[in-house]
Amino acid sequence: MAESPIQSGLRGVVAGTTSLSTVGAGGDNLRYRGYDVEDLAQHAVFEETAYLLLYGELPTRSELDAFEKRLRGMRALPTPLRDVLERIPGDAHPMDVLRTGCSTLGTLYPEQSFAEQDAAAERLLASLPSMLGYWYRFTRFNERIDTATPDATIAGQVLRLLTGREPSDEHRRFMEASLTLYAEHEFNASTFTARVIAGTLSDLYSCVTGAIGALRGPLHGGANEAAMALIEQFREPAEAVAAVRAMLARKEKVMGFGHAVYKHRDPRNDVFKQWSHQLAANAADGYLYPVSEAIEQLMRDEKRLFSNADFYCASAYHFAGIETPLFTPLFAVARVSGWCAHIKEQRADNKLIRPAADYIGIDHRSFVPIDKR
Ligand SMILES: CC(=O)SCCNC(=O)CCNC(=O)[C@H](O)C(C)(C)COP(=O)(O)OP(=O)(O)OC[C@H]1O[C@@H](n2cnc3c(N)ncnc32)[C@H](O)[C@@H]1OP(=O)(O)O
Ligand SMILES: O=C([O-])CC(=O)C(=O)O
Repeated sequence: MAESPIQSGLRGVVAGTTSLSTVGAGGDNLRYRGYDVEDLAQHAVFEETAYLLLYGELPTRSELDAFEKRLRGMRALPTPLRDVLERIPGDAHPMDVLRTGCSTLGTLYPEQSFAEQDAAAERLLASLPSMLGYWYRFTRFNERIDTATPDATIAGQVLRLLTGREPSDEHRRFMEASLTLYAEHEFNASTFTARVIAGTLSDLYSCVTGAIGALRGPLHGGANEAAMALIEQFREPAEAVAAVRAMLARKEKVMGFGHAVYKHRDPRNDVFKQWSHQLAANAADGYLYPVSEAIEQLMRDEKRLFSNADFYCASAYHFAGIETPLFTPLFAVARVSGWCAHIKEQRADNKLIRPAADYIGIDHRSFVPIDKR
């Protein structure tokens, strides 16, 4: 039989150009507009990365101050959006809350023309943490909180909203790093979704609403929550090894391992792993760190698979006091910067994205009237 020319899942197919990031060039690195992600995660606040992605260059001090001020000015949510959030059931998944909140925001501040795209992108960047925090505190604690917190950056704001505490410097630095690491990743599934929607010349809120839906799945952003659900079942490394070995024997996937592009290592994971190790030291269930290491080692030995960004991010978020269902929403809080930058890039040189399919169904049939079937 002739070999099919189709690349399953479009793996390795070059579907367009981008100036935003390089994933896996040279084997295993990640750069945003030429900057190594490790440098950004160590030295910059998330807003610097978001600015770099949206506007092309790292901001000067005054540009960053003005950008942060604009974002802080949009932290308070409009009343109709708060009303919608209050009506979402408390057992909804927070990704569904963000999806609904994003869509609702698009009805309140519709993007009337592409000239408004930067304003819409900044509104979304500022609003996602507030929506998540408002709904979370309303449904869990019956509180109607003021989302316009005094924190200088989104990292501090979102930590305060999700933990209900003044964030420590260590947790704040970790959150800056995690948002930076999650900000952008070329043509991943959610970004590609955003670009497909952008390609129809739809509005920015529709693009981001679709992207949130794509990120939610456990083969993409949802893997960080799935990884935590696995890790937290064990107290001892040996227990974890036995259970994961049994999963592999049943041919189950272990979330947080493998990658569609990286072949040897996900550079973000090294940074997340260091943070997980550091934060475990002060956590009541710090034993989950050696449990994670044991799973990582087993996956390397048995499957030659490495942990991706979602694996050690899971335990690091957990040690920072974040509840598991908030992990993928935090990914969205970060990735909205990359999505919006890609939407702008797609619009700047747009062509409707419409690939072809190889039809494999029945060739031709004669119509049979309903009473003769
Ligand atoms: C930030 C992010 O979104 S990173 C990705 C997060 N997603 C996950 O962690 C989900 C788990 N991982 C996976 O499903 C995959 O590794 C993907 C989707 C990320 C990458 O896909 P690909 O590299 O194309 O691998 P694909 O899914 O085709 O699997 C290839 C083989 O490796 C196996 N494999 C891949 N990942 C895993 C895994 N995590 N656990 C067990 N086996 C795996 C597959 O079962 C398959 O085996 P087979 O050839 O015997 O059938
Ligand atoms: O690139 C991918 O396929 C998935 C990923 O790691 C990301 O979106 O961060």
